[in-house]
Amino acid sequence: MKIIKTKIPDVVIIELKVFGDNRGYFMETFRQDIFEKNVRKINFIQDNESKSKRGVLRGLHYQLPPFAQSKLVRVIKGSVIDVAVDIRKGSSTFGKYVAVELSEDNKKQLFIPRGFAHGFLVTSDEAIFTYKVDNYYAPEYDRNIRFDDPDININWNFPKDKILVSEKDKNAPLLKDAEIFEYVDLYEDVQ
Ligand SMILES: Cc1cn([C@H]2C[C@H](O)[C@@H](COP(=O)(O)OP(=O)(O)O[C@H]3O[C@@H](C)C(=O)[C@@H](O)[C@H]3O)O2)c(=O)[nH]c1=O
Repeated sequence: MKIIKTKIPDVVIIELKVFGDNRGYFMETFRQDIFEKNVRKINFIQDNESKSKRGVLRGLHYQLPPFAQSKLVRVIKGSVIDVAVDIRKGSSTFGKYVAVELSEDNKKQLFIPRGFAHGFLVTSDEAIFTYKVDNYYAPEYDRNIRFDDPDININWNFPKDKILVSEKDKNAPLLKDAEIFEYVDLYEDVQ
C-alpha cells in the first residue's frame, strides 16, 4: 500500500499492492493499522456500492455534523473521475478540489476526509463504485452542492449535455448558498 499526498494535504491517494499469478490477483483493500499510521485514526462502519452508466454524475454530496463522513472510495468495474472539494469554512484550501481518475485497472483509492463534498462522473460504459464511510447514512443531514458551480469550476472533462444527474443533484444549491462546515476538529469523536 502506497500513500500519496495530493495538493490538499488531508486528501490522499492510496495505491494498492496487487499480487498477480496464474489464477488472477489478490490485494488487500483496507488495513486499519497501515491506514492509522499513515493517514489518520478512523472507524469505518458502513460499506456502500453503486452501479452507474456512462455520463452519470453523482455529487457533490456530504453530510453535516454530527454525521459528517470520511469516505474511502474505489472503482471495481470501469472508470470514473472522482472529485473531493474542501468545504470547510476558513480552511486555506476552501473551495479547492482534487480530481483523480479511479478505475478497475489502476485500482487507486481516494480518501476523502470529513469536511469535503464528494462526487464522481462515470467515464466508462458502466462503473461499479464502492466505498467505506465512518458515519451512518443520515438523510436529514445529507446535503449537496451543484457539480457545475462556477466558483468551484471543476473540469469534468466530459460533454456537459451528456452528463446525467438525479433531480436532487440538478436542483442543488451553489457553494455560496450551501450549509457547510465550520473549520473545527470534525474528528473530535474519534478516539
Ligand atoms: C448514500 C445512501 C443512500 N441510500 C438510499 C437513499 C436513496 O433512496 C437511494 C439513492 O441515494 P442517493 O441518490 O443519495 O445516492 P448517491 O447519489 O449514490 O449518493 C452517494 O453519492 C456519492 C457521490 C457519495 O459521496 C455518497 O456519500 C452518497 O451521497 O439510496 C441509503 O439507503 N443509504 C446510503 O448510505
